[in-house]
Amino acid sequence: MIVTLTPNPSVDRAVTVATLAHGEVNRATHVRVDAGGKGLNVARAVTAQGGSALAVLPVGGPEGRLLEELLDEAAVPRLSVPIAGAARMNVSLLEADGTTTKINEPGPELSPSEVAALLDATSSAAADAAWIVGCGSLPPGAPTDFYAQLVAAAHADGRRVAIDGSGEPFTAAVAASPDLIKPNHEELAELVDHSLPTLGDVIAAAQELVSQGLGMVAVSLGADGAVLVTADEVIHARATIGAPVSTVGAGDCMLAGLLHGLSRGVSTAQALTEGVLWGAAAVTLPGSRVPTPADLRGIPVDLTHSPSRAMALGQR
Ligand SMILES: Nc1ncnc2c1ncn2[C@@H]1O[C@H](COP(=O)(O)OP(=O)(O)OP(=O)(O)O)[C@@H](O)[C@H]1O
Ligand SMILES: O=P(O)(O)OC[C@@]1(O)O[C@H](CO)[C@@H](O)[C@@H]1O
Repeated sequence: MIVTLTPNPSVDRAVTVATLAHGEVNRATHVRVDAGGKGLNVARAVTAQGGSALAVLPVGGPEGRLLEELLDEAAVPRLSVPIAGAARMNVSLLEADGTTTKINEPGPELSPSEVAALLDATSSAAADAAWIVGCGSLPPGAPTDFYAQLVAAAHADGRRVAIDGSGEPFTAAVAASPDLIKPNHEELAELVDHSLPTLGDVIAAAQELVSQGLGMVAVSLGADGAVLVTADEVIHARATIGAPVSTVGAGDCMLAGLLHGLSRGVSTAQALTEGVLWGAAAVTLPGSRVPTPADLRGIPVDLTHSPSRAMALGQR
């Protein structure tokens, strides 16, 4: 089982317009609402593929009740931690040419006791977990070392833990040596504090982090796929799809596929293939929709243990 902790979940409202006209009244052609926030997306993706996941989340206000309803509809098992504030609602504006504009709210203020209750709930939910994964931004009130605390607690219980975050909380979590991190290109550059124009630069940065005590670094690279670096392996995989529909949550689906594979004990190469496939399939779907097995069919994935380090990123 994969236990996900989403300290700042959101109701994701995806609104499609032909072309966004700034400062004007735009008429939507389609609207979609999903339970969102990175950890909830991981749990939804694992569930949609027939895997076992449990989502731990803070729940408060009308948006919190809607989140629970959406998770129930998606048949995602959950452990809700009641909070006084109301969950946030994040809006994605999707244009016909595939451009996505997101507006993310900061989220509700958590009290120290609500923060402690979230971490406790995760520990108690994780008794049978193959992986615990903490994902996404922290809401106001959560301390910067929130994910570092999650890593320490998971390791004290003998559990493997993955983190996907950004900014200072991610840097603090990385210093606590999780078993896996899943930065995207930009987040990795932020972690090592320099730009990474080529695949070789990304691999070197990931290797630097592994040498500091991280188990695995999986870097998602958008249309350039993903690279997985461990102490012994460097693997690059990428999938080819037609025109992107919505990139929202693709990184979460990539992480979900990777962890789903690793939790079943397949090779790292097979797990990365699964991650890249789930991520690419997510891009072909509207809003934050997660792929089902049928959505994965017919998407080719190329994998290599000898990636072309000179490859310039962001050119596809
Ligand atoms: N245009 C694309 N073509 C093929 N695969 C794609 C494309 N865009 C994304 N992917 C797949 O989705 C994965 C995640 O994409 P990306 O690196 O953009 O994640 P992210 O920035 O973490 O996204 P988010 O934060 O929105 O979840 C990639 O590793 C790749 O497998
Ligand atoms: O504000 P955060 O926590 O960084 O990101 C939240 C979010 O943008 O991430 C998911 C996509 O990865 C969405 O479901 C959600 O709206």
